Amino acid sequence: MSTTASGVTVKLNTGAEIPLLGFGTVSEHDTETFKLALKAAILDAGYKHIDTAWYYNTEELIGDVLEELSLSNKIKKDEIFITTKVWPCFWNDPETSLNLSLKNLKLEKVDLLLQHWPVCFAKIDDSNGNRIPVPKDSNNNILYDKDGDYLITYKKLLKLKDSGKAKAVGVSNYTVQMLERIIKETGVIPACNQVELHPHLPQLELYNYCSEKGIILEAYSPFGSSGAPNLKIPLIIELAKKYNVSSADIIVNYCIAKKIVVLPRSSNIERIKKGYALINMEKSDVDALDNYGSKNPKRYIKDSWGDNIGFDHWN
Ligand SMILES: NC(=O)C1=CN([C@@H]2O[C@H](COP(=O)(O)OP(=O)(O)OC[C@H]3O[C@@H](n4cnc5c(N)ncnc54)[C@H](OP(=O)(O)O)[C@@H]3O)[C@@H](O)[C@H]2O)C=CC1
Ligand SMILES: O=C1O[C@H](CO)[C@@H](O)[C@@H]1O
Repeated sequence: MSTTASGVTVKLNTGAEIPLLGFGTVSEHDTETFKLALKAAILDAGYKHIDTAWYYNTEELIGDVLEELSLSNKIKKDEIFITTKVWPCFWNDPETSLNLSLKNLKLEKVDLLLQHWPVCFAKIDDSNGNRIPVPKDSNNNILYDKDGDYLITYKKLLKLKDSGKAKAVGVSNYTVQMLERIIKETGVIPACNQVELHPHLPQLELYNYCSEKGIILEAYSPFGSSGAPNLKIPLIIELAKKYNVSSADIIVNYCIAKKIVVLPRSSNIERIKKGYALINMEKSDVDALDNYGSKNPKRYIKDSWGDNIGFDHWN
C-alpha cells in the first residue's frame, strides 16, 4: 500500500486503474500561476491524475505542461490519468468537443471522458465560430435545446469509446434515477459518476447505488469550493487533531476510505507540495462524517441548470 494519497488507485469497470486522488483544474488565477501549481502537483506531490473539462479553459495549459515535462523526460504522458468532459452546449456533438479537448491537451486519447451535466443547451456559435458555453436570451435566461436528451449524449459517448479516443466513459451530476434510465436504455454501466460530495453532502443513496452497480463515484468540490468552507467544520477539526493531520487530509481520507475518487484544487504551491497524508481512518469516524452530512446536507455548487435536474439541498 502506498504511503501517500497520490499513489492509491481503484479499478474502473473497464479494468483500468484510476488514482483516487486527482488534481482539480478549475482556475481562478492567471495562466502562469496555474502552470506552476500543476507542475508542483505532478513533480512534487506526485499527482498521477488530472481532472479537467472543455468548460474550464485550462486544457491548453495542461497540454503545455504535459508536453514540457515529457520533452524534458520528467514524466511520461501516459503515466498521468487524464479526465475531460463534454459541456452541455456540445450535447449533440460530443465528438467535436472531444476533438477540441484532444487538440488542447495535445493527446491522442483521454483515459476518461465524462458527460459534464445531464442537460442540453442550444447550439449557438459566436461570430468567430466558437461555441457559446452557456447561451442566453436577451432576458438572461439560459437557452436549452427543446429536442435535447442527455440519453442521446450518453449513447454518443459510448460510440467515442469504441473509436478508441476515450478509454472509458462516464457521467457527472447524475441522480440515481438518471443512472437507472441510461443503464436500462443502453445496457451499459458508466465507469463513473462525478458529483459534488464531501462530509457536508455524503450522497449516501447515490453512494449505495453506485457501489452496488460498480460505478466509481468521484467527489468534486471536496473542500466546499472557493474559500474551502468545509475545512472549518468542527467535527473535521476535531478529527484532524485526533489523527494529527490537517482538515484537508481528513476530507481526502474520508473519500479514500470509501473508495471515492477525490478531486481537490489548490493554487497554493506550499500546500500543493505537501500533498495529503494517507491515514487509516477508523470506520466509526467515517460513519460519523457520513452522519454529520446526512443530518446537515449542504450543496455549494448551485449552477442554475442544476434546477432542471431536481437537485435537493439548495440551502
Ligand atoms: N463535474 C462538475 O460539475 C464539477 C467538477 N469540479 C472539479 O472538482 C475540482 C475541485 O472542486 P472546486 O470547486 O474547484 O474546489 P475545492 O473544493 O477543491 O476547493 C478549492 C478551494 O480550496 C482552497 N484550498 C485548497 N486546499 C486548501 C487548504 N489546505 N487550506 C485552505 N484552503 C485550501 C483553494 O484555495 P487555494 O487555491 O488558495 O489553495 C480553493 O479556494 C474542480 O477544480 C474541478 O476539477 C468542480 C465543480 C463542478
Ligand atoms: O465543473 C464545473 O465547474 C464549474 C465551477 O465550479 C461548475 O459550473 C461546473 O459544473
